[in-house]
Amino acid sequence: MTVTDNMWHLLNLALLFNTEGYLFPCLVLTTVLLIGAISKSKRKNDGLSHIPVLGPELGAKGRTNEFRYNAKAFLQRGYEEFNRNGKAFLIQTTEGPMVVLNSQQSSEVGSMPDHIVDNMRPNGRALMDSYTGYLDGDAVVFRILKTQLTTQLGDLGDILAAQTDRCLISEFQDCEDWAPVQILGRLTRIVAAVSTRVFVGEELTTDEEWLKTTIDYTVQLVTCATILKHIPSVLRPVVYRFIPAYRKLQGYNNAAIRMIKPIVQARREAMEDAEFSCGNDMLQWMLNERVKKKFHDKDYVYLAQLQLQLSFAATHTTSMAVTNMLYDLVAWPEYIDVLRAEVTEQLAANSNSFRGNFVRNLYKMDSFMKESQRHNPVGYTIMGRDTCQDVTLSDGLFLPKGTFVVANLYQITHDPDIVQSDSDPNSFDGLRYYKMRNKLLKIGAGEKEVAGKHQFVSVSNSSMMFGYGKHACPGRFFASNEIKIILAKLLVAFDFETPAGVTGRYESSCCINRDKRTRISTPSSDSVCDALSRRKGPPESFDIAFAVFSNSLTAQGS
Ligand code: HEM
Repeated sequence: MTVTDNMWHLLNLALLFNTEGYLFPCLVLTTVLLIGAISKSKRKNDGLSHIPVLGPELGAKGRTNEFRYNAKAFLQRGYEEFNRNGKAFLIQTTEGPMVVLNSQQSSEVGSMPDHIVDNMRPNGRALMDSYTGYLDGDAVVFRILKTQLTTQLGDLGDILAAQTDRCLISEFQDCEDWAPVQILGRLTRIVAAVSTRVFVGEELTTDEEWLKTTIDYTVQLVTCATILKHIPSVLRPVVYRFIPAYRKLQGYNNAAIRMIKPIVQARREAMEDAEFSCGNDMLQWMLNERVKKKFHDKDYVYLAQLQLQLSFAATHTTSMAVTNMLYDLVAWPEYIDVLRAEVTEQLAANSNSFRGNFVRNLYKMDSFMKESQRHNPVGYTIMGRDTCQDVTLSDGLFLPKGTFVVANLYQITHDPDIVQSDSDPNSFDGLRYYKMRNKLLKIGAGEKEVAGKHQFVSVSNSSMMFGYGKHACPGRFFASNEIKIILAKLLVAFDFETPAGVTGRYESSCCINRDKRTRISTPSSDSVCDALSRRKGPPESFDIAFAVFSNSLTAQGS
């Protein structure tokens, strides 16, 4: 928000207070706010005058608006003018200046240790953590995600598959014959329930209140943070409590604590038994850690908050990714049979089990997923970091302490010089990464060398959809397995196409928060995000038509 915007707010406030007869306090407050706004705006631009500003002819307000309402094109212009020539550029956002880096600079920053660049503050700031209470960055959770969860994914295959079956039966029971459905909401519920199985265990997978809590928590968190950003910073400590989304957040916090408490207590009692064999879910792994460190009292409060943190990171990111993959499948239906054949073949080779190497061997699906994600990332920019000290990059770019930097993700991942594949990166080639992988194998690279390259979960300076470096998404291995199992089940059990009269690919179900400081997107709240799965067909149309393909869903086993 600019100083002029602030003044306009304050003027309105003054008039409002005046009508109530509080002119003097209002004038004092106005003066304080103006001083705060002016000094804040000056301080925030310090030390960056050596970095070129994108769109100097637009004026400060014009530039902020261009970024707010036309971000993709504006970032593309910046890429062509500066990033492609090895330079960074500056964009003014509602929350201050942001330095946009090219691929080389981003990977260098992404590899720096935490005492030099901080990834928590940008997230916390974006989500207004001091008001919303958002808890970011629990090192134990990150470690468990990277170790226990990731190493057990092969064993969890059939458990996830059975949970997916149960969800598909309940979510698509109306799809006996071709039936139009709106897919995002249903996939979000499926992802929430399947993730719940792994995050908390069986108990809450069918609990409607838990599913609503974990799904809507993210929506209200982003709504609350977005509203707060439109309120002058000095007023925020007073008004945040009156924002309806804040009250809902408090309700969800309390509900999560209430629902987790009996489960934690029952597990604690069971753990007293010497015969107790540890369950395979995040809650149990967290409890084991807490016991090791002898934490007991009110553990459930902390564990409930961690569950909300997990669902924030995992639910909508994954459900929007699967939605985009289905949008791509119906837009390029030639891939439906290719992927279905691969699933059928691999299931037959794996005795119809989803365990072990089944998921790993779905190479064509993996490639399709990565291509879909490249075209529909969680944001046009990614990897927000604050510098904690003065930093000079290897190309000489000086970033003073306190600079907010991001990677120009969409442009980097669409630059032919960086992607280096045989087909144009601006086209959709579902087998792009499959072919790149095979090419490596053909020129004699070993399986081991190829394993980490061109896969959905691989991160590199040409592939930063999950971030890069130490803080690259630790849940991506789980997300990859979960998505593959959901897609495999959908392909085997259903057929899908765009409803009659709809042409072209739906607009992305990737919600880009307008000021780009939020890497997380929110479905089902048009007031928060403006780019959410807008359909190209008539308003009453549905986004995907579904039909039962074969009767292969069984809700057996767990
Ligand atoms: C398709 C789904 C997903 C996408 C696109 C996604 C994307 C991202 C991105 C872009 C980041 C920031 C990386 C960086 O700044 O370098 C991130 C961080 C994170 N993600 Fe994911 N994510 C997904 C699924 C998940 C899942 C399923 C989980 C948990 C099981 C998870 C847990 C996390 C956590 C804990 C972080 C913070 C890591 C840190 O600060 O060190 N994500 N994710």
